[in-house]
Amino acid sequence: MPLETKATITTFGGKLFKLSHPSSVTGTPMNLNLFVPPSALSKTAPAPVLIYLSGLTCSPDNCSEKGFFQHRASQLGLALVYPDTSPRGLSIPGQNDSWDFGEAAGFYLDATAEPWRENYKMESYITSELPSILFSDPEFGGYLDGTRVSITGHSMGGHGALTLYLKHQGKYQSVSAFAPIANPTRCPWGEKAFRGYLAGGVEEGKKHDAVELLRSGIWKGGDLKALVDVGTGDNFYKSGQLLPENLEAVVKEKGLEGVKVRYHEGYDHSYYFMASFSGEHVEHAARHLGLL
Ligand SMILES: N[C@@H](CCC(=O)N[C@@H](CS)C(=O)NCC(=O)O)C(=O)O
Repeated sequence: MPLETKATITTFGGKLFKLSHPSSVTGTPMNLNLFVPPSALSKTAPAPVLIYLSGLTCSPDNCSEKGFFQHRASQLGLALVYPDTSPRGLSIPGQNDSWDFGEAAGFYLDATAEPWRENYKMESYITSELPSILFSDPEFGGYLDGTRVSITGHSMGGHGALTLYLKHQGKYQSVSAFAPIANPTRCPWGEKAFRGYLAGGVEEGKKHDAVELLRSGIWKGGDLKALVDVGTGDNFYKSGQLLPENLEAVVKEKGLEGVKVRYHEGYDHSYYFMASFSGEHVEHAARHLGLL
């Protein structure tokens, strides 16, 4: 079934499409936003793609409206895909009880515990179903070069970007993250998610934890093409939800190359922080996608 267009918005010379489709992976309708840069609108030069994974509480709209990725993406000829953060509208008990678990908090993994395992399959959705629907869509596929894709994300989405990049080697040409939950088996957000979504709890969560994945030696791909930004004024960083130092430590311990972690004095967790550096994350992806 083709993607349904809910809105078309002209922005930075390109078009932002608000799209929806039924998902057989989550069993629900799923929304996403797609930004097509001006260079690809005629469909003669399909654009490489940067997938942006949002954080807790977000829909595809938060970053589209205030992440400021479109500015630099428009100039460089990069398409942007903003997926949703979980299935919505189910009637699973507990799905709307807290803002950091359930709806809008899918953690980019395939749940193995009841009652989540049937629908909460965001890893399969992001890495498999969504690209297959988008890149073969009769209307939208022609804008996009599905062979050149990078991934980025914020907070829970930074965790998603890093872990999907590590687990699905070769699928994404580079990765970047803003304030990622870098070591979720060791922080309250991650522990709560893994206890809820995974039959094996926090121990099973190691399979979905960037630091633990790197520690396990999963990465065989040479230089990690990774950029990570963190604000030192971020309350979630200060309260131990993000743990980027653990990422730096495992990179060093394993002798891995190609991970740049930057700390920015005074910036917080919000989109004011993200918007300040989103141009550089677009450039990071563009470089690895052959646009720079
Ligand atoms: N609701 C939480 C904050 C959650 C939060 O900061 N979410 C981030 C991602 S982890 C976000 O992007 N929120 C939406 C926004 O700022 O537009 C609180 O009250 O502390």
